[in-house]
Amino acid sequence: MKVAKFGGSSVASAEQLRKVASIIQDDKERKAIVVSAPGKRFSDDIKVTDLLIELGEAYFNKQAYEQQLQAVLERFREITAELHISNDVITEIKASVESILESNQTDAIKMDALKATGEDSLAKVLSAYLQSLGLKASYLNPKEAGIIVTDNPGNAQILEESYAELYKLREREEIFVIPGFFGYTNDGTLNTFSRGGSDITGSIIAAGVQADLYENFTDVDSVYSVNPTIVENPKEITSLTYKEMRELSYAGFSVFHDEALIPAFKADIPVCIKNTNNPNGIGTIIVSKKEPQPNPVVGIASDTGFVSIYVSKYLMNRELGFGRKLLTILEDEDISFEHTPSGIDDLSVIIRESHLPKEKEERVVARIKEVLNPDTIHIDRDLALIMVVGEGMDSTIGLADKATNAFAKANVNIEMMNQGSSEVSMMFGIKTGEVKEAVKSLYETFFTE
Ligand SMILES: Nc1ncnc2c1ncn2[C@@H]1O[C@H](COP(=O)(O)OP(=O)(O)O)[C@@H](O)[C@H]1O
Ligand SMILES: N[C@@H](CC(=O)OP(=O)(O)O)C(=O)O
Repeated sequence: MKVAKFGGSSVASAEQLRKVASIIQDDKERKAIVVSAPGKRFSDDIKVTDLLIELGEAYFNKQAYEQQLQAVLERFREITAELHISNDVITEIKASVESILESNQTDAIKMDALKATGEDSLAKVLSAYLQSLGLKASYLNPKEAGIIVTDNPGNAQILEESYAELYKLREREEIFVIPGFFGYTNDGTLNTFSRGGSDITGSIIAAGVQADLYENFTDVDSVYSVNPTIVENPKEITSLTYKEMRELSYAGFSVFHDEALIPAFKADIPVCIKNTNNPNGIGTIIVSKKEPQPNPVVGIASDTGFVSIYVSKYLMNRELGFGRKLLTILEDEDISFEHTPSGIDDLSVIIRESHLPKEKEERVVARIKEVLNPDTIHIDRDLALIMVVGEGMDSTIGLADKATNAFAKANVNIEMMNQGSSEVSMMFGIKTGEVKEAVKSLYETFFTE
């Protein structure tokens, strides 16, 4: 059995849904179908999920939300009309939105239920369309499928106990269409995964049913060695290991959610990234092992929105518990950290900017000063991370030299460098405004010279 997940761009319009149906019809092994909510049809379009979030925010701020609701309904109205299927879903969305807003749940739970309406409705629409084409297909709610998650609105995690229930889906004869992006807690409350989380649902289902393949259909022919919005026509990657893809998606390859690799990896299910608009292309395959390559670098990823807390103190290396105390302050403040590059007398903690908003900064700095009495402490905002990734990099001589030369060629100052903890990547911190130039120069160095 294959699991096929279709992303927002693949289900954005009736025209795209026709391609989806034809891909499903092309291979009878494609029985477990996971869908996102309708995404962007053109670059300035608004994703249905974003409309639903705007709707929720307007409601919570006691503002009118009619405009956002109508925009969501219009997207579905257009799709059902063009596919010549029933438009019952319009009435269902209206009723569901009203009942979510009037429920006596917390705002966070209401917001998750609103967000999930996009995926849920699209799954119903696609299954109705497949039926109209004469296929045996049905909608399957994640609760009925057995997706049980932790109680973390907007950031749920799958619970291991789900997998035994999901395995039973193998017995189903007909195609089932599951909405991606959300599951249910043990007490039956809907919680969504983080943004882009339909990829996670696909991976969970693939692991649960022990699929032969998890196909992730999107709007590009493959995973490219660098973000195609930064470098034109970059080199395609035909195969990647889970570890490489995990690092690349963590560092900005938004084509596949970084958390989505774990379930497939644990169950050893190969993942294939393919294009809905070119389904016969070979795509990119993600597996556990691959042959060593002469150029071990497979990709260069970049992401912005990081902050660094830099602390220095003479003889820090001798001060027992220094690192622990610093990280305890962050834990107390509910701040998770990404990396901690360090020297003899200094330590930086890299954090996502969203976890250390300006209003928390003063308090955190004051606490660090009080508890650790450092010689210096400063916060650098506007930090971007660049990862150069590839299995075998750790045993190849001269790669760091090549990389630093590429930064120098682009006239970009390296604020921070981290190599060693991960066997498959080198990480660099630079100023956000310099990302594009740096990535272009690294790409030229590693892929065109
Ligand atoms: N290295 C990369 N390779 C391919 N696509 C990438 C890469 N980095 C970023 N992307 C972007 O990811 C997009 C696909 O991801 P996403 O928008 O989440 O798709 P979907 O709508 O299928 O969920 C591509 O259109 C591309 O702009
Ligand atoms: N619709 C959700 C989940 C998702 O995975 O979407 P997409 O496939 O468009 O990345 C979001 O926008 O976050």
